[in-house]
Amino acid sequence: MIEVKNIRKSFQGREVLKGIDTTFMPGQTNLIIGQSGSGKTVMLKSIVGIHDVDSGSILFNGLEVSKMKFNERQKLRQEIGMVFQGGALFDSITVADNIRFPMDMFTKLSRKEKQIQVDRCIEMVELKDAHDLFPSEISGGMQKRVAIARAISLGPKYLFCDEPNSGLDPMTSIVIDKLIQRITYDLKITTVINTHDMNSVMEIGEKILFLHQGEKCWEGNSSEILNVDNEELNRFVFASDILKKVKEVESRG
Ligand SMILES: Nc1ncnc2c1ncn2[C@@H]1O[C@H](COP(=O)(O)OP(=O)(O)OP(=O)(O)O)[C@@H](O)[C@H]1O
Repeated sequence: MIEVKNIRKSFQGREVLKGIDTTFMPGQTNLIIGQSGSGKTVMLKSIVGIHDVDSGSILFNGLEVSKMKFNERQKLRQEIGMVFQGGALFDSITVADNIRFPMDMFTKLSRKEKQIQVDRCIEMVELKDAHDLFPSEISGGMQKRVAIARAISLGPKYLFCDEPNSGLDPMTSIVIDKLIQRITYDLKITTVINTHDMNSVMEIGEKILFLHQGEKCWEGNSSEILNVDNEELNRFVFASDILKKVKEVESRG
């Protein structure tokens, strides 16, 4: 579980996170949504410790990050898996080497043990016959699978994904969303995903936090989101005509 309590963050005197409170539970897909510039990435980076917040607190399984000792922070860092926007794979090494990389960096596992874990991760993301290929030799969807496999290679308790569907077609996006959801269930991890993709919201939005101009404007889930009396949320959700039609059909019964 991750608890976020009243976090604030400014850059050059401009506040971009304005006192956000929320809780992300394990074993479910938690989404942070909002328009471009609403503060999603800053929030994600603040939670994982890439940005220091100005005030407020962040707790991982009840332990406040700012009060952790050096070794506790190091341990937490290894419990966090990240899927970056665009994948951020190393182009000059193979798929298997990309997935092994965090183990080479952070563990003393033997070559054989690493190999077993690489195979396990490749199986979890259903990437067959790609071990020895280079990122440039596989599709965008497969590259995302590699990025996910690498993010779970250390057996994380927490998984953060920043726009995991960027650059993918709608069908592949849904496959990747479902894959992240299945991994979340199977590994019982706390997963937080930044997105502005309404398909993802409707498919896997078990907990949704809607940010607007750095503030928490609404939170709920995908079965509630089409019927909320909130002007900013509605503007975001119904930017796509298709969801307006879904709502019309629903309200006709
Ligand atoms: N390092 C930084 N220095 C200064 N301002 C920043 C920095 N990082 C983010 N910001 C500002 O904070 C605000 C929120 O940015 P953020 O990247 O969190 O938005 P976002 O909701 O993730 O947008 P997008 O969907 O386009 O990725 C923006 O106005 C951005 O310019």
